[in-house]
Amino acid sequence: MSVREIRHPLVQHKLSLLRDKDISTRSFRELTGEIGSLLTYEATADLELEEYTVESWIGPTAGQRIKGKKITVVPILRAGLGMLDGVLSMVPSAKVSVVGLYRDEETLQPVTYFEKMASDIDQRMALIVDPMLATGGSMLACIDMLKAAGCEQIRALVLVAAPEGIRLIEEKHPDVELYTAAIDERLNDQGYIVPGLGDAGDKIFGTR
Ligand SMILES: O=P(O)(O)OC[C@H]1O[C@H](OP(=O)(O)OP(=O)(O)O)[C@H](O)[C@@H]1O
Ligand SMILES: O=c1cc[nH]c(=O)[nH]1
Ligand SMILES: [Mg+2]
Repeated sequence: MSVREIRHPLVQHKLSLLRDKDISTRSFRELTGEIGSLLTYEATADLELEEYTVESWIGPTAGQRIKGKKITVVPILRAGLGMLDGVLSMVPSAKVSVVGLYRDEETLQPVTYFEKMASDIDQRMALIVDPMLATGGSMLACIDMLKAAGCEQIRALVLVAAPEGIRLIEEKHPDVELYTAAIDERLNDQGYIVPGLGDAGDKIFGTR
């Protein structure tokens, strides 16, 4: 599996701000969206272009546009919604396929509660967005759902990934490409990433 840790200074600066224990809901939300934009910039760097002619103010001129496969952004509810606007700011025409999953606090197993995919998902590249890849159970369930719906090209964008989660996705879906702002040390006994961000969903929505 291709794993890219984006070491860009803007990403690392914003991620460090996110780790501050005293961060406000507002700042956490804003930074989550901004890093979502920057990860999207990286994850779309190899999209194929085609030439076409633009009727410009001075007459026909050579232009380029993205060719072929289009994108569907796949936020994993809830926390993935925190990245959605930032991702869409880079790919404003993308369709959105929504997957609802939560992690059972006792078993750490993912529980699915919603699924609504773009109707032409078999012709689109999926960009899954979720701030946290911890055990990997939620990401694995989402990838399984996308593949069952016919999606063939999948990239996952996360803010923080744990080695445990990367290993799981690598083992089950080696074709999936992962873009992350950080690969952290490990999971703690409750399945939280260390150092991580704490509970990303609660921080984005201001719940606890
Ligand atoms: O890799 P995993 O061990 O599956 O954990 C990661 C999942 O946990 C968090 O969601 P959570 O279950 O807290 O739901 P929420 O977004 O509604 O808060 C996070 O946003 C991921 O979806
Ligand atoms: O560290 C973690 C793990 C799962 N979900 C979170 O929000 N944070
Ligand atoms: Mg949560």
